[in-house]
Amino acid sequence: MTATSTTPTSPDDVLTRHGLVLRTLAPLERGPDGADPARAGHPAHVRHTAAVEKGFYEEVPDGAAADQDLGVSADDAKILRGVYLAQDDPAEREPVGTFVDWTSRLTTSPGRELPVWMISNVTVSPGHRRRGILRAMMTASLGEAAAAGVPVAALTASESTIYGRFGFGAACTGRTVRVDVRGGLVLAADAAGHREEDPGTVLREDPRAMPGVVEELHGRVRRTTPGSVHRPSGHVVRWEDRSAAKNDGKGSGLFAAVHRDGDGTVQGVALYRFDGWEKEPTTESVEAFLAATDAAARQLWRFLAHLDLIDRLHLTRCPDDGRLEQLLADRRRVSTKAVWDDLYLRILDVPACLGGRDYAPEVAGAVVLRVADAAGHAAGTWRLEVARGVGRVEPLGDDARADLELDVAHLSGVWLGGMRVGALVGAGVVAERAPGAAARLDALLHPAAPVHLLTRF
Ligand SMILES: CC(=O)SCCNC(=O)CCNC(=O)[C@H](O)C(C)(C)COP(=O)(O)OP(=O)(O)OC[C@H]1O[C@@H](n2cnc3c(N)ncnc32)[C@H](O)[C@@H]1OP(=O)(O)O
Repeated sequence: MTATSTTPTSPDDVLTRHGLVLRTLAPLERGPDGADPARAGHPAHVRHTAAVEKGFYEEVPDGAAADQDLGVSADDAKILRGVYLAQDDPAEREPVGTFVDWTSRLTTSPGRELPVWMISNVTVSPGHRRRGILRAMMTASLGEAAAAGVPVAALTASESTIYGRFGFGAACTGRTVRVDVRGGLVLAADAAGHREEDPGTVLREDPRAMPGVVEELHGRVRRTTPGSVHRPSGHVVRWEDRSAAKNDGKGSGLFAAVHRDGDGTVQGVALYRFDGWEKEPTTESVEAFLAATDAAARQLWRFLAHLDLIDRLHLTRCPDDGRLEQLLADRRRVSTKAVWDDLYLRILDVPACLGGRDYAPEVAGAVVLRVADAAGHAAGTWRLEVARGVGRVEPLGDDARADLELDVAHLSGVWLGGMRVGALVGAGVVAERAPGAAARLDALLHPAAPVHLLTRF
């Protein structure tokens, strides 16, 4: 049986009242040869994964796909938590609640990062909903994160209305776009007659034949993209088209357009897949688009825009910053099909977060924030002072006059600069006590690069 530890619960704990207990499964490790942990040796983890998949109405992985799933968990050092009926053995029965967290790294400004507590795979089985199981799991997880000194937690949400009550705020949006490429697509730079100084090359390659290449490029792009996190291991499997759940791990028809600059360095990769001849208009779905330089991005677009027989590109994760429209001579070729609240952040340590990002060297000023936090982690009155690109935070007494009063969810949302304080004041959810304070804070928090989450998790 797999070793587990039980999180102590207070007598009036909601779980106890329902005959439930929160358990943390033992961490997974790869074998000495790097092999995936075998599912036969980890029945509790396998049952936990099955409960997660069922919670999202997905197929439960079996065979090599289940082993690969355990390997991905081991690589990320994921902590699997489950709420079980008190009498149940996790090796024998699925949990009624699942929750996974692990520590990663979040880019706060180009070239700067902080540890981040990642949260994913949150499910509660239909017969046990709305009795506080999510709240119990979240409270335990965030308490551990704070105790471990991790200053911020992150998640991507299935629904917008769930996580604000736990202090999470939407920090950026993402969007799905369609690009009409019929007859080819002209870039604005080409229409204006600008020539690329170093066009490099773009070649179609097999993602399975380039291990580590996309991961390395993602690492470079991620470090310059505020709001992005260190690659979750599941993405590496997909980027290299190695998913054991598809076609027995032999590849699923993913193509890579790889841009190399004049020195032969990979500066851009687009991963794309054909949607099939039965689909009209004929479409390529671009599953990942990574460019370390503007020139690489332009070259990849030139490549994608001239794929023979293709009328449409579908991008599932496109930055919501308007740059794609600027790139094209005809901006109406882009149509946005959906915009969603993407990365959710939850500040646990206000001084570490506000001091852990860069500020534009030309802005300076101070703002006093009164932060409400039902869980207590970020509550208080804080003075943020920004000078010469550095932010310093000082705690003040409760009687100090605040310029802005806001919940930690709203501070978490605007922290990296992907959302505007002014909009929250306009919405009536943040109180501006000193005229102009929201505009001042917005100016201080303005990001050096658009806030974007490259990889959902
Ligand atoms: C990070 C991620 O993994 S996102 C994925 C989330 N999971 C899913 O969407 C899968 C399907 N849904 C579920 O499994 C469950 O309904 C969950 C996990 C969303 C909620 O679990 P529950 O145990 O029912 O939540 P719990 O009873 O602890 O509710 C806590 C609070 O959240 C609220 N809440 C719970 N679910 C929702 C919801 N879907 N929408 C809005 N509010 C919600 C409750 O009303 C409660 O509010 P309150 O404490 O302020 O009164």
